[in-house]
Amino acid sequence: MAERKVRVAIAGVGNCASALIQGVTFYRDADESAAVPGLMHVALGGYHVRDIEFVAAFDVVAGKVGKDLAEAIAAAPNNTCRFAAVPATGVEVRRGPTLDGLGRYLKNVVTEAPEAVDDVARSLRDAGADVLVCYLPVGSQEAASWYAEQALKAGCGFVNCMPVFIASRAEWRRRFEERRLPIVGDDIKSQVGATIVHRMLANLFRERGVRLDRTYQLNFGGNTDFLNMLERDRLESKKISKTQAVTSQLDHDLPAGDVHVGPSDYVPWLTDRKFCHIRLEGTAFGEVPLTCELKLEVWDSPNSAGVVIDAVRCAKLALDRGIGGALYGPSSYFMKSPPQQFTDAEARRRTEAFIRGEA
Ligand SMILES: O=P(O)(O)OC[C@H]1O[C@@H](O)[C@H](O)[C@@H](O)[C@@H]1O
Repeated sequence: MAERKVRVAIAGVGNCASALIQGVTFYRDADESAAVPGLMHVALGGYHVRDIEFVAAFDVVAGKVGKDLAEAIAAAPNNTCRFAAVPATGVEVRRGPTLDGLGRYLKNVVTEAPEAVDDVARSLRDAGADVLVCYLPVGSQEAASWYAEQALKAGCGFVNCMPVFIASRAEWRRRFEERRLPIVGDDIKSQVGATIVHRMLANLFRERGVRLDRTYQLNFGGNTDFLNMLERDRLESKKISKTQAVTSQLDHDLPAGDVHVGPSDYVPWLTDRKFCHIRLEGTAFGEVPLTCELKLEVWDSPNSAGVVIDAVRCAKLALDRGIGGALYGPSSYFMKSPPQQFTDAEARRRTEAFIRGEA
């Protein structure tokens, strides 16, 4: 049988890309017959983790552009943990256009690469990329849309890990559908991260008859995501995405003033760790009050890579099957702002059905 590979291109070689690329090395020999910590699927639709290959990468930062991808993932300001020694990939990071990709705070900590901007669509085609993963910083509305256009031009699928609404917009979905190219988006939902935990608890309240009256989710961390988000103007779509991910699980409206979900501060010494505080206040039996409060501590980027490793394989399965447009099941399971929201249990059921080829 011919070798089956998932040829992945990366836009934005930050911590999230680092964790994903390290993960493919780390899980290379993972045993398909066992439950492996950190993975939801060792093999997915016939693709093992080791079948993921990185074939192209784009960034704007000096120290990353022009370097082998294996070296670029360790360059500043990346600061996630190192859990695998990635051998040279033979893929040189190319210069993407900056557009609105660098906010005020990021500009203070990076220097833009002097190289000329690459013909990205052409590089994607030449590399034979199956899927382009969009890992741009929050607030890069123009740049994310530009990369989605390049995927369409080059004829590859698109996995949108950041909160710019592409898969969740009918017009974009139609364009990917017409080109018979899959899109999974928008805004990655981590493996056991702030969003899925908050959604699960909101669901639990609803299913058990406790009315959720007020809730918050406060997040802070020390990676460039949190640094970038100090610029409140870049946050609008992120806040919408994170809030809807939670309120979509309720069967009643919460007044805007009673729900607060968002990034809250930047604490440099946390590096790529993210701390999340969630509080839910509800009305229980006898109309007595009920309160739930929790703290979650994660390494942010590995937590999201554990989901992207499945999202790219689902996109590849769709390509194999000639399916274009948004993948509704996988998008709802893997992303905070999919075209259609379900409970996470239902999203998982739909994703597994998709993988089996039933949807
Ligand atoms: O933990 P959550 O709420 O699922 O969010 C996860 C992800 O959200 C994305 O928007 C961030 O850029 C990622 O760094 C992060 O891992």
